[in-house]
Amino acid sequence: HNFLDIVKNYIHSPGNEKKFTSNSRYDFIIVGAGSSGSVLANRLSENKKWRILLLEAGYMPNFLNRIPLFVGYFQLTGYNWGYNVEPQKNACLGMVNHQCSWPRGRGLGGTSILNYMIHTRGNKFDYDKWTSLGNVGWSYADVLPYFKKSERFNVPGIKNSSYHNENGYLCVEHVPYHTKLATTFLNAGQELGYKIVDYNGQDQKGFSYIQVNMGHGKRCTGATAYLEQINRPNLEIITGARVTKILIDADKRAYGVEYIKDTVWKKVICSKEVLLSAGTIDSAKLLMLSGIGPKEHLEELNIPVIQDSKVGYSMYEHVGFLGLTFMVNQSESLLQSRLLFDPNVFLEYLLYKRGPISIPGGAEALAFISTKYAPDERPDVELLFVSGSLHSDNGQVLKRALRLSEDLYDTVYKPIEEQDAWSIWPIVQYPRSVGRLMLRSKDPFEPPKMDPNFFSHPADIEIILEGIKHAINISKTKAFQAYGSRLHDLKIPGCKQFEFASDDYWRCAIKHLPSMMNHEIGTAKMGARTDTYAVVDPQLRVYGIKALRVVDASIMPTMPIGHVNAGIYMIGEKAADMIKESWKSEL
Ligand SMILES: Cc1cc2nc3c(=O)[nH]c(=O)nc-3n(C[C@H](O)[C@H](O)[C@H](O)COP(=O)(O)OP(=O)(O)OC[C@H]3O[C@@H](n4cnc5c(N)ncnc54)[C@H](O)[C@@H]3O)c2cc1C
Repeated sequence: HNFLDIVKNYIHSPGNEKKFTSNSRYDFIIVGAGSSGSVLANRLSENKKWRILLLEAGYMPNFLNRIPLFVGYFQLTGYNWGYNVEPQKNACLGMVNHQCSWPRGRGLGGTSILNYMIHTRGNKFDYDKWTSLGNVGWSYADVLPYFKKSERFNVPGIKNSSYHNENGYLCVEHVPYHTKLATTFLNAGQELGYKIVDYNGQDQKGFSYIQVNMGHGKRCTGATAYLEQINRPNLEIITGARVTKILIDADKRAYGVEYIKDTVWKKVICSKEVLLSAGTIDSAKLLMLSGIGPKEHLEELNIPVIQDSKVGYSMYEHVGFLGLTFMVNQSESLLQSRLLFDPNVFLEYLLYKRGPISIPGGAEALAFISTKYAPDERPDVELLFVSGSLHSDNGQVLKRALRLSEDLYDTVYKPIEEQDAWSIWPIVQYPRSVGRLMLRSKDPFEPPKMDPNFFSHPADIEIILEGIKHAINISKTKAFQAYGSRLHDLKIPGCKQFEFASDDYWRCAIKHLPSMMNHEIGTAKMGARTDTYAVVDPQLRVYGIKALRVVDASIMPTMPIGHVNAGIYMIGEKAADMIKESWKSEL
């Protein structure tokens, strides 16, 4: 044992008798200062009479976190919980041990400190569907005011639209710099007959530069937006505080939580509600550790069952394909070595917060399109445009963050290091494969078991395959041919038996190199009382338990189209209003 092991054992040893200290009273306790928890803490502390406690396991990230180009690096630090999915049968075959990583942010701001900042609200039919499933109050007309309330919108040309607002906390802007390749992507879209759209406005379908959570070239997180800008004596934030259990009394009422900070165990009590915002993985885990979950599963682990509930079921993720690389004959893509050795690039960012360093890890533009499989008018594929590829950092960050196997990287990507290329990630928008999250043991320090069952439904692969075909058509436009765009055709090891670019080759390639979008949702699904899989009601109250709500991505009953974070801020804003309404006699 080295010293760290000893410290770890001391903290984590389940045999250690817990000696609890301190015990102040709050009105509300919020667990997790991520995208949703930050909103809740801000909005609830607007009421000066309430005392709010926000507990966060991680710490405040340093200033480097705000530099968009470095987004990938933070996944390799302690600001990531470092989760991996269970070994997959049909996916992640090109990753070490067939396990894709599932990064989650640990720190003030939560996963919004690791994410690519892409701000998309989803399609209006997504929310109308939530209502039709029995979630009264969640139609598009109901949620639009909260999307607007959250944002400080500053995109020239779309600013005065009735879909946007300039006075919220969360910055929404365009990246202040675009490569010529990103502009070419938009031109290619128009050449193919698509419109350039504000995908957060009237029409989602079409092409656009990404709208991002960035203010003047710097990342905005849940914490920088909602916590840093306020200073209220009635809001207490404790970092480095890891919650291990929700305290629930004999009347099935949540009255506090148990947490550990600096090896000291604490219990803290509140008079009104416990609000879980620990994210799709950790909120579900905390519910189960506290006795709320599937009866047999909890009994197997000797956890006393307080409420039998389908926690951990209905877990969905957006998956796409990482391996579509197009080589170009001009020096226009983002190559890490070129950027790192160009002092002008640094100076431009330092002085003006502009230039290539303001691009979030190469993601620049996107398109929402419908393939022949789309069952309704919602787009069923997103094409995410990246002005680089998996080799553009010479294997230093992405390869490790994504757990790419040495064999795959060395065969397909090493030979093109230092060469210019762009890529498109085609992403299936309403995935059919459904996963499940379970506890591995009753030890709160052990990561849960996450099996997303990727591609267990064959439609997901077929839709991505259609997306690949659309992406290849884009590369053949006049706009992209001006750069001599050409598909990189080194075969993925494991797919060598198939003819390159045949449908079967792509099916095999998708299974080897899926892109995780890290949009996992649904483990504490919201639904009507008649929905046996629902964990929370449309007011986000946990069925069967009093004074406990879940307010984060885990309550989403179906996947919104695009990226999920804008929807999570919306959930935080809406939940805060619902909570204020519940306690309005006190306001
Ligand atoms: C690499 C990556 C890229 C992404 N890119 C995008 C993107 O471009 N656009 C987009 O819309 N979405 C993106 N996402 C997803 C999006 O950022 C997340 O879905 C969103 O931030 C989740 O918000 P949340 O409030 O549900 O949870 P989180 O933000 O994860 O917050 C949970 C918080 O709870 C804390 N916590 C957990 N357990 C405990 C405990 N036991 N005790 C105390 N605190 C605890 C965590 O440390 C964390 O701070 C990306 C995600 C990743 C990982």
